[in-house]
Amino acid sequence: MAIVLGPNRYGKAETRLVRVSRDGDTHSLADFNVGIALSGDLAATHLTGDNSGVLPTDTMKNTVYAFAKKHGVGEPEEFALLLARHFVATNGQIESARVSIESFGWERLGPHSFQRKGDCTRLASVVVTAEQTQVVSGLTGLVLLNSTASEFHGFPRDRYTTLPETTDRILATAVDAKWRHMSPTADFAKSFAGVLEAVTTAFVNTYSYSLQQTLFSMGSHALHQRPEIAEIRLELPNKHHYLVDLSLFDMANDNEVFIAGDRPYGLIEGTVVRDDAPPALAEWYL
Ligand SMILES: O=c1[nH]c(=O)c2[nH]c(=O)[nH]c2[nH]1
Repeated sequence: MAIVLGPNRYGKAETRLVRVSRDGDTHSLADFNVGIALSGDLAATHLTGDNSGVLPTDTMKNTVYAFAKKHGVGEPEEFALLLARHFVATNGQIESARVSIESFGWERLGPHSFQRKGDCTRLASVVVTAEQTQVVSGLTGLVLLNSTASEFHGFPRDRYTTLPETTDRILATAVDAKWRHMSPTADFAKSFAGVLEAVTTAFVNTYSYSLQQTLFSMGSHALHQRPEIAEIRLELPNKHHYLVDLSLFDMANDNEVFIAGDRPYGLIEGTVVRDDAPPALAEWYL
């Protein structure tokens, strides 16, 4: 009996690319999840560990970022073709390259502000006791991004601090918000639409020095706009976008090519409250 190597392939899965393109002050965004799988004569590495024909998957990832800078990013099909043709043309042992791209849609909110396509989820939660009624409304999954107008610096440094100070970064978050109403009677449809609008507008219009500052701005704008709201709690993950170091390939990266980070992420949480708000029931704090 002989044991032989069956079909195989290898590559880099889930390279998260965000490419910002600028036309003056107006930015546009491509947000891709790129999967690469190469196949061909790869017997040697499987049978003996001879890697002479194994283009590192790390190189595949770097190629995605370098090509995004060099060629720009248009339709996902075109970018996929560019990459797949490159891997086949430059690696003699590779017979087939599969490049698959998920492209996430963003709607424009302003010259450099965007909202991930798709509705957020509306939440409602009420508590009734013999004496009191508390109505809490909320939303989850509202993904917002500013491709500039965000800085982060002036923070303390200790021996473990490596984060560079920045005066221009991407600020992105997935808003989780809950707010309690002053009274159990309100036009809840209008109120929800109003809070959603206020939170979004404040994110877009705040020139941000920290996500904490943006949080307070979103909460206070909601309370200013909506007198029926007593208090709002916001949970804002800081969806980090890391600038790719393209200097290794003799390319500048002027805030154009980013790795969309997944985990870990900063989590900024806070409540903003009116000073004349009625006391909350215990459930609000759970
Ligand atoms: O807006 C920010 N707030 C932070 O607290 C923080 N911490 C960090 O590493 N980056 C950021 N960004």
